[in-house]
Amino acid sequence: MSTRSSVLITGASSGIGATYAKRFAGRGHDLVLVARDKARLDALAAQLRQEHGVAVDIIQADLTQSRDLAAVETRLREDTRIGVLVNNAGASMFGSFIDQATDDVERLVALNTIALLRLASAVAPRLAQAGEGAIINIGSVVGLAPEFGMSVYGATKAFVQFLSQGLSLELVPKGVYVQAVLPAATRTEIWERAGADINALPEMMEVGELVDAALVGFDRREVVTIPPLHDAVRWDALDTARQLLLSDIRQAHAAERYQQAAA
Ligand SMILES: NC(=O)C1=CN([C@@H]2O[C@H](COP(=O)(O)OP(=O)(O)OC[C@H]3O[C@@H](n4cnc5c(N)ncnc54)[C@H](OP(=O)(O)O)[C@@H]3O)[C@@H](O)[C@H]2O)C=CC1
Ligand SMILES: N[C@@H](C=O)C(=O)O
Repeated sequence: MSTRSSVLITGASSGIGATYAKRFAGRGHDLVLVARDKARLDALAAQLRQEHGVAVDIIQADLTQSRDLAAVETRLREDTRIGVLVNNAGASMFGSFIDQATDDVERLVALNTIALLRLASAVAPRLAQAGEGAIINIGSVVGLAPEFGMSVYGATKAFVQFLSQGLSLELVPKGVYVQAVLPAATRTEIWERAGADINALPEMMEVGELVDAALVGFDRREVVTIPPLHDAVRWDALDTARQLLLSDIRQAHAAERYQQAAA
């Protein structure tokens, strides 16, 4: 049994989540793995127990179903061994907004935002009380890019990024680290699950390279980690411009450009 804190990872049956599981097991952390596919979770758990000698527990859960989500929330609230939450489970959606079924977009929002939010809300008070711990939220560069034409998916990822930055400001003073990870296209099953032909897509990052880079940001306690961004100055400039815009908000009166000419 590891003496390090345990790590709970959602979406751990494949892709980025499964890779985080391998990496944290390699670091000696016990794990709690969450996803719908129990067979894949069981296989990964057995492999990691055997390879790394860590304890691995699984929770089969559909995070769009409130009863399943509540079970994971309860585990996060009550299991004091869990010191790290990796909010990774998510799905993508292509196509135009007017063609997307309302129930489908609601389900996407439920998974990518509500589930992530509720799990962070479940664990954050306990971590803050302990004065230590970490929450890793998996966003996407698509959350920066309405031009990409993935309006609902991108909106969910913009939510993840904003929430992470806000929680970082609130929780770092209480000893809790919050990281937003923003991958770009990464070779996982998300593409086929969303109906895309991965072989028809441009070159993308291998998932191990993505997670290893994200963990470099984690070890550095970086707030927003963007592995595919090769010039970090771009992010710094964007965040500085955002703060300059805010400093120019004078809310008492409408800006001159909106003043009606006197009749
Ligand atoms: N791959 C990429 O290009 C990028 C991915 N991301 C983000 O990375 C995260 C992981 O995705 P990725 O690894 O690529 O994709 P995968 O499809 O490989 O993994 C998604 C994981 O989420 C789980 N999951 C899906 N739906 C549910 C559900 N309803 N309840 C519980 N678990 C669910 C899946 O497990 P199961 O089916 O067993 O439930 C699986 O383990 C997502 O949040 C995605 O938005 C961000 C940017 C780029
Ligand atoms: N999941 C990918 C798009 O569907 C991404 O976030 O880049």
